[in-house]
Amino acid sequence: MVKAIVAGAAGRMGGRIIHNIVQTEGIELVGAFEHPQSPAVGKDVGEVVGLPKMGIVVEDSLEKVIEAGEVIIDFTFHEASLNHARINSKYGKAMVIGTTGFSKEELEEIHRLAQESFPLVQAYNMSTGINLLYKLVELTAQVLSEGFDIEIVEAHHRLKKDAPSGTAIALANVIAKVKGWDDSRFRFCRQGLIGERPEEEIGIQTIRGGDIVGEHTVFFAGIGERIELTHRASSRDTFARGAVRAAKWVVGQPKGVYDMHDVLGLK
Ligand SMILES: NC(=O)C1=CN([C@@H]2O[C@H](COP(=O)(O)OP(=O)(O)OC[C@H]3O[C@@H](n4cnc5c(N)ncnc54)[C@H](OP(=O)(O)O)[C@@H]3O)[C@@H](O)[C@H]2O)C=CC1
Ligand SMILES: O=C(O)C1=N[C@H](C(=O)O)C[C@H](O)C1
Repeated sequence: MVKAIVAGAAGRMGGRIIHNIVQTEGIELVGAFEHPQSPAVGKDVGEVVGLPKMGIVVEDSLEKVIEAGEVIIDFTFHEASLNHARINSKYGKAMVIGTTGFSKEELEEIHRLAQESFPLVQAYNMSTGINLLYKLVELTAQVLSEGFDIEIVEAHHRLKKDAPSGTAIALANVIAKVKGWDDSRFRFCRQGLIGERPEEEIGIQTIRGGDIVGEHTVFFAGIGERIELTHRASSRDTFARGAVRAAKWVVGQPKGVYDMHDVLGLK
């Protein structure tokens, strides 16, 4: 039985991940925590996430729960996840990080810590559908190698803190790799007298509103035709299922950085 700790237990994803752990064989919740100012601290985690009492209190730091667990599942905030990875580098527990919004430097530090000290699954989107979309986008970029302008549009709920989504950046990275480009080709918004569109750029546009769970479309726009590849998540449970699957998979792996393609056997 894999022993899991959930960071950000009172959050939108934390709650769905705990529900999913309860419903999944071979994994159990042994600890949950929030930041010290959270009103969830000190409460039974079951009550916090809308389940019967579980006899596990939401603690106010990773240090208070880390000894009991084998894997930490972290969907919190960029600075928090980096701090949790730093703490965990002294313990060597497995980690699953779904948080987005990292700077390049933050992500590099997390990956370095994992390579030195613990196995990590880090992915900006843990749904099966998006991980298949990465493959479809890669293939489409290879086939439509000339004469097609590539634009990514993402839409999320009004409470999302970072933009563009981590998934949109990951999609852009897939395309850039096929093209041999770097992220200087990413064009995040357009306004004013911008002139004609250069061929060698990837547009990335953001929509925020209401309760949209998460939608991504990649446009390949040519002359006389266009392809649109779209993924729509209608429930956070799709991400939570992926995170729990990753947690069960990563325990016992050698230290290092893995992604959902490793977990799903898509490599
Ligand atoms: N990889 C994937 O598949 C997915 C990734 N995400 C990403 O996951 C992250 C969380 O999303 P979501 O659940 O919607 O956001 P929420 O804000 O609902 O949840 C984050 C939780 O973490 C808490 N938190 C903040 N700092 C700390 C800390 N230092 N220690 C412990 N807990 C902390 C927050 O508390 P408080 O609210 O009080 O600040 C909150 O309860 C985002 O970066 C999002 O983009 C989301 C969905 C899928
Ligand atoms: O914040 C969210 O909600 C989501 N964030 C992820 C991202 O930034 O890519 C994944 C998902 O689309 C939901």
